Amino acid sequence: MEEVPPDQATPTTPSLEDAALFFHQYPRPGKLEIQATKPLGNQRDLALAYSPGVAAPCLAIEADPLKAADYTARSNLVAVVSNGSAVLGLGNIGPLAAKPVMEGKAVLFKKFAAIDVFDIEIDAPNIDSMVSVVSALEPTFGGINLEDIKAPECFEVEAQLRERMKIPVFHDDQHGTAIIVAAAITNGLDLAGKSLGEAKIVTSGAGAAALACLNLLVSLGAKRENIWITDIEGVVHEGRSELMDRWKSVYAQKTDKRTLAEVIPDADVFLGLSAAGVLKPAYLTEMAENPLILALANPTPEIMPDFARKARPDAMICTGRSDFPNQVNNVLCFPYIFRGALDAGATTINEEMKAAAVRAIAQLAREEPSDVAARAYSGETPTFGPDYLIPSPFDPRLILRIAPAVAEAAHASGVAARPIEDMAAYCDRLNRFVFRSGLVMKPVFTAAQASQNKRVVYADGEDERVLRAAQVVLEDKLAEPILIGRPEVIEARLQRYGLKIRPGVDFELINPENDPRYRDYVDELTQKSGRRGITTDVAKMLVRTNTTVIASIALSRGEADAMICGLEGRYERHLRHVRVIVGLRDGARDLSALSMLIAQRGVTFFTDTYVTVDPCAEEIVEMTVLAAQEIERFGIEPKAALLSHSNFGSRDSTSALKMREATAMLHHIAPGLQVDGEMHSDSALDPTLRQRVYAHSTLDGEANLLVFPNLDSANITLNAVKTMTDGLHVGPILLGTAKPAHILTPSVTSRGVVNMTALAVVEAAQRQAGLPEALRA
Ligand SMILES: NC(=O)C1=CN([C@@H]2O[C@H](COP(=O)(O)OP(=O)(O)OC[C@H]3O[C@@H](n4cnc5c(N)ncnc54)[C@H](OP(=O)(O)O)[C@@H]3O)[C@@H](O)[C@H]2O)C=CC1
Ligand SMILES: CC(=O)C(=O)O
Ligand SMILES: [Mg+2]
Repeated sequence: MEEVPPDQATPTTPSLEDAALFFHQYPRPGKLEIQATKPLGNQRDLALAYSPGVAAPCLAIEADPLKAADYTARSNLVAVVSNGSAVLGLGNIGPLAAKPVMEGKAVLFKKFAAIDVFDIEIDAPNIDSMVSVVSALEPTFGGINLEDIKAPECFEVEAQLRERMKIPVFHDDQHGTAIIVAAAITNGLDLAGKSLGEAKIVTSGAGAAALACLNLLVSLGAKRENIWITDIEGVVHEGRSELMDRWKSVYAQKTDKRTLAEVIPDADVFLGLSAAGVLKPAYLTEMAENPLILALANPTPEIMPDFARKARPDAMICTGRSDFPNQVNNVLCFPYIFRGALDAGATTINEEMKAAAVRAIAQLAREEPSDVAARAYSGETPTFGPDYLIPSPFDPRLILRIAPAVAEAAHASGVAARPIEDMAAYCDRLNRFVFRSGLVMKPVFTAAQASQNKRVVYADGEDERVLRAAQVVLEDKLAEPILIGRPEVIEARLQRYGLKIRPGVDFELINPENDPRYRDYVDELTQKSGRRGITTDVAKMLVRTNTTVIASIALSRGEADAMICGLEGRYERHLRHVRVIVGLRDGARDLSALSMLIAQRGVTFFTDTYVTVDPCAEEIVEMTVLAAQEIERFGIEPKAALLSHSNFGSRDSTSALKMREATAMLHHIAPGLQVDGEMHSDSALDPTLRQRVYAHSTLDGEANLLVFPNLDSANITLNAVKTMTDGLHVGPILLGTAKPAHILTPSVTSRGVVNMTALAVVEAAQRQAGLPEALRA
């Protein structure tokens, strides 16, 4: 059962730890659940899904085990297995405490590659018990991802399981890490003009991850004599007997040097896969020119990037974390290598498949940004260089490059039980998944961070949700917040919620009761609202009391780049002020609202969900064009369906004719836009059904922009679908304003405020950079 958070104010201190505990606990404990993929709506469904019908697939599989891929979820099901003996850099914290990490890996598999996972934490402290438990799981799974098992036991466990099992067994900390490290080192050395064969590589750590990385690097050309490894006992050298094993001994050097400090001089690469803070800034000064520093211990690296940068400005620095550039983390690999392996029915993940993954990742970082990525990143797409040696984990192209390369390598090396016959169709399927994955906000956040301190004014500066959002906005460097509110109220609430941001230091404040710009604001308002019944007295009162008015004036005067309001009160009232003060975009007939809904099924946009009660055909055209342009900001190609109770001419009511007329106008004025109508909403979302009803539709695939004939249908559908699917609403995004101004709704959460801030910032940056406005309707 879901538990309701104690109140929306929790947690009371904003440390990352508290936020993480809150995140894991609410709205229900943990990070995943199991969903049925077949309806069990009636007696017949039950008879098919369970007894007696279920006997049919059982017998078919008994006769031909390969049929398990057709009749069960096995071929897309991976076990993430750990005994908790080396959990991140936290050490041997045991299987139960490891569960949050394994649940985390499970959701990454699902989110990034649509792979289902059971996380399996086992109380199996030795090699034999691990091998016997895991090997017994073969009937359930299409693959085994071993996780956070300490060295040297992990080597033996993996070797024995690979021997015994006919499905891929992959120790992520070894091979996932090795693949991504090899890609980063390939690119880093290339940028530094060095070769792998000559590079001196020094590690901190001689465990699962470090040794696997070195083995892969050697297979790619690194020389064993150039490799120096250190661990908790110091340098691994010939004759050492403490904490040695046969895997480590391979790299033992004949030397009298005993510490990391002694072996690091002249190193081209430092590879840290050990523990926090092991690499001291002083050690870096003696490294070779343009050194490559991979400080990959999690959650705290061997050296924090700012210290490393200070000690060696010429260094290329990577960590395992998402809050710094160059995130070298196995998350860039494991979802996609399994995707390719499962899709090809691979019986193992072999060296050829790993090498294919290394090449695909290294190559992707060097690729020209795609049109889609460039649009999504607001023209700020990162390009190959010291701060971009490898792609970001959110790069949608990772799955498109790695999975097919791995599947092809599986086929070429003879381990694919179900080789992919039509690679183009396979890539197409992966492509569709990418755009349904719900990761749509990520490029918007990246673009906002690259947008150079845009100022966002919040009308509801005293609201707890805005205060919490402001803290995140500042921490994530999304924007410079300006809060409207009384200083003493804001100070008191910041303290009460344990937020550490301070007015005047971290953000600007506009005090409605006492601001030096008061007179200017009153003048501005009377000017803007001339002949609309706002007298000077009313203007004075509004500038003292109505924070949406103040935010609109600040935006209109250029003191902010975007505004957010509407957390309290009626939408219509806020809209009136925004319409008058901020005004319409050049050539726009009116405003409209676009809502994005992120649900399990994917991302869908709805318009007009909040503004015009009964738009005419021209207004429908305008809102469709503006919405399509907004959707492109997410790197998504808009596909618009104009909805009606009429399906391609089946009725001739006034509203059906309106949508038909609007469709015809859109075909004329926006020939490049994928749009069709008028149609039922199921025809819009189900291309097969549409094809059956009307074979000549100009819309390909599933519509992602639903344009409604009136406000009732749009708003009612949005709220019903949101509630029925547990969807996340981003918006409403106000379209057609002269400057970015968004009116949220009282139900918005603080996360919603952050989302809308990022969107507003990107919109402001694109407008200021003169990127094309929407087509004029
Ligand atoms: N960024 C990424 O993608 C990944 C990062 N990692 C990180 O790498 C680290 C190691 O993981 P893994 O290889 O799986 O674990 P293991 O337990 O197998 O290996 C840990 C290694 O680090 C050494 N070590 C521990 N503390 C120190 C220290 N203070 N100084 C020097 N060496 C030390 C250990 O030495 P000894 O054996 O002598 O105790 C051992 O060689 C973890 O922090 C983990 O989070 C791991 C996988 C992927
Ligand atoms: C990333 C990972 O797998 C680890 O740190 O253990
Ligand atoms: Mg791990």
